[in-house]
Amino acid sequence: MTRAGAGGRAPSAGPTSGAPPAVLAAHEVGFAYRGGRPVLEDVSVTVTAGRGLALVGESGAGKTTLLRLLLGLDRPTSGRVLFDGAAVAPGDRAFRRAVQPVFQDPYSSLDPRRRVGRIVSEPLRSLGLLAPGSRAERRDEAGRRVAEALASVGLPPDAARRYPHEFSGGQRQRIAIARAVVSRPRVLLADEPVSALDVTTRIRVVELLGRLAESHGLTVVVVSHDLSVVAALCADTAIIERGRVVEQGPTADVLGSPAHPYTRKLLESVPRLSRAARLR
Ligand SMILES: Nc1ncnc2c1ncn2[C@@H]1O[C@H](COP(=O)(O)OP(=O)(O)OP(=O)(O)O)[C@@H](O)[C@H]1O
Repeated sequence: MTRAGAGGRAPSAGPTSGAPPAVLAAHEVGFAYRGGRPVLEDVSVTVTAGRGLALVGESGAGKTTLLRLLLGLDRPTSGRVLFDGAAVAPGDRAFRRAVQPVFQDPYSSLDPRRRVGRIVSEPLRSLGLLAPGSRAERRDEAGRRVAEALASVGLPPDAARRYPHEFSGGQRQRIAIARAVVSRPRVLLADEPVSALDVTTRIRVVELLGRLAESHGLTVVVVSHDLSVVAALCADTAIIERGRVVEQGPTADVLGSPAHPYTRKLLESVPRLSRAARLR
């Protein structure tokens, strides 16, 4: 993790005195898929509570892999992933509840054979979040929680009785977000959450994520090629080049006055640069 040519924009993964708490962090993480070359090397990023973190880089840079490590889906080959300052243990329920994913493609991420109510309530069941009681009581509680989650993403309660194919792409991504927030998580990890959507829908879903972050006290970690999405949702940005973080810091600084040649190259290749960089 370096900031080429200038000092002061390379926060460490560990908390420093007086700094806001790191809810999630990768600390000197390395990773290789089985039998493969290293995909991540010595990566340290910090997700600070209340600030969003964007992971930005070219295709194949390792962004999704890093997100998978932060989500606990894969374990680092070296280094550590820390949640509230402690190493993440496999199967840790508090962690799984607190850190929820939103995937890129709302067409493939929702089981087409299940009703929306079942899809959205799944984390409540798999994480054991329904209060003990009779079957009917648990079903009622799940129904209430699903309706609450659907309302929070702007969908009516009767959406619960319908199937994913009855919804548009933007509505499906709202369903995926409802599933992610039903467990009342602290962090959402979203991999290109709007790239499969048309431009107008994209803006609405980004606004929704921003509103949810504020109203639910959620911290959002986003992988996105779209720098207007990054600027809208994330106070911090980490730039990843071929498995290494080359620059990270406040989004306004990283996008507004990039210090590393790779960041500048990335920004030059993105037509939305001027708009994103103005969003300080
Ligand atoms: N399951 C896998 N098995 C082996 N190699 C993989 C696997 N998934 C990803 N890779 C490789 O790891 C590297 C990083 O991939 P990753 O998907 O993390 O990059 P990315 O920055 O998210 O790319 P994109 O923006 O295209 O999604 C690539 O070289 C990719 O081919």
